[in-house]
Amino acid sequence: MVLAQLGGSIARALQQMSNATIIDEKVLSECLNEISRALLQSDVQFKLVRDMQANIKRIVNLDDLAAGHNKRRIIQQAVFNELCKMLDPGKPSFTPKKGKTSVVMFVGLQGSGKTTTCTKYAYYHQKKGWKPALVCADTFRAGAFDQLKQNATKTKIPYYGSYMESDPVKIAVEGVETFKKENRDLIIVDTSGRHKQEAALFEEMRQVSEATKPDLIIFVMDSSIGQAAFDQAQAFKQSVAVGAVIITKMDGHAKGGGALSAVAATKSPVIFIGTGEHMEEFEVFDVKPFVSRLLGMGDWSGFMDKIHEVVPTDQQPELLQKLSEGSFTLRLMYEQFQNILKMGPIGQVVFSMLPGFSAELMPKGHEKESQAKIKRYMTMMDSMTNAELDSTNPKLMNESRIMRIARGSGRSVRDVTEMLEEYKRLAKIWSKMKGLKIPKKGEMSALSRNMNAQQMSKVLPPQMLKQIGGMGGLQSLMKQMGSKDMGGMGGMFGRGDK
Ligand SMILES: Nc1nc2c(ncn2[C@@H]2O[C@H](COP(=O)(O)OP(=O)(O)OP(=O)(O)O)[C@@H](O)[C@H]2O)c(=O)[nH]1
Repeated sequence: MVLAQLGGSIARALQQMSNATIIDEKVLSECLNEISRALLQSDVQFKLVRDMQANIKRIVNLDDLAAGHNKRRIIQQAVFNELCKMLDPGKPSFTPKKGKTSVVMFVGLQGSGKTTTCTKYAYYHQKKGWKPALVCADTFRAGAFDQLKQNATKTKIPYYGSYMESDPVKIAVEGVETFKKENRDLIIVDTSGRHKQEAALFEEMRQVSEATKPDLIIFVMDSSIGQAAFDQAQAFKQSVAVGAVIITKMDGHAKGGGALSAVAATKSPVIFIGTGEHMEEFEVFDVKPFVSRLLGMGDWSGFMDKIHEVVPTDQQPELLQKLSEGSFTLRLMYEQFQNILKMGPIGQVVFSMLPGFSAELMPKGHEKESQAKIKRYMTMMDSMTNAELDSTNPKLMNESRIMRIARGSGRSVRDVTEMLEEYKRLAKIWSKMKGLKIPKKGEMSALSRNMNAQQMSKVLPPQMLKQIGGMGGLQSLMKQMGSKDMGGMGGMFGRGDK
């Protein structure tokens, strides 16, 4: 995703500014202009960029900067807050409740990934024990029903549609009624898309919405939409009560900034992002970790620091060694769960800083449920053999092993499968640390003093290098970290050598 480059450009702009001897209005303006240019190039809407620039100017106090505070950090924090504000409309969307019937209607342009996303959304909930159902009210595109049917069959989700009926409202109503009678708790209505916004599409959407009275309308948007995103999202919002946004194809080469503008246009939060064509390539969206990653402030670039903060000292070398080998085993997951439970509620806050541990496993505001879930997972893992816990082969966990674990722990097969899915998800994220070179104790400061950016770029995992902003970003980062207040390059790797 090109959006990743945005972070690098912003980091460079901030660096140039903090290199200046005196930070005055002019230097600050130049820095903000640079940041604005980067945002515009990523397709964020012009007005949003202008407002953001004005807000930062208002918030950042030049006197504070002149007094020698960490200028980069103050401005970076202001940029971070503004981007979060842009992506967070301030109120959460309607959240369906398991066991209670909710109707969720999907809208969006043709090809945005709407039909695929409907099934991903249904599948995501089904895995969590919901009883979803799909209704195809797209009578415009020939083949839409077949596509939905195929997806639904693959994921074993009940569906409703018709080859004969041409009235989408009639199908939508009949489908919703049928599934209400069957006590389905998540009834998902897929509607027609068109190549462009047109009156007929909006009228049809309005009618389906009026007839089915959805609890939530989700606007699906392709991340490559570009500068047109704001107007498009606004047009949908003006026609129906859009309550949430899902951005698809975040795995592609899209600039992505346009999609960010959509949030501002609909005043509704992004709840999920699509990251591939497969059913599982669907992630809960969380604003703060996303912006941190964007600005290279969190996640991978600070990964080592976080390991040192959250994992007990005696476990750190082993954990890093295993990660560098690319082996995130079930045992490692078990040990991290133990750490979380030992630390109590604070543990969760701290762990939420590690990649993959926050949004899915431990959603904010659900601490009690998360703790219970972790304990449940651990009980199941207690019924595993050493070979299973230490294996890195996902194929090892076949049906008979899963059944044995379910029996041994007194849980259902579905529970064991859910735990294994969680493991696979975390393993996928953490496997990106493979190839990480871990400096030995005492080597760190020497390493940081003697290395130039070229050498350092070889030591860092590619993912981390990308987040920093490539070679350019790394050079400025090294320069900055060489300064006393950052504690040398060792700061980047945490405190392993002290
Ligand atoms: N790479 C990638 N492809 C996706 C993603 N989501 C959907 N697609 C693909 O995008 C294409 C269009 O998706 P559809 O679900 O058919 O689009 P639609 O919006 O329902 O189209 P209409 O029903 O005609 O309105 C398909 O080839 C999908 O596989 C995603 O997150 N990443």
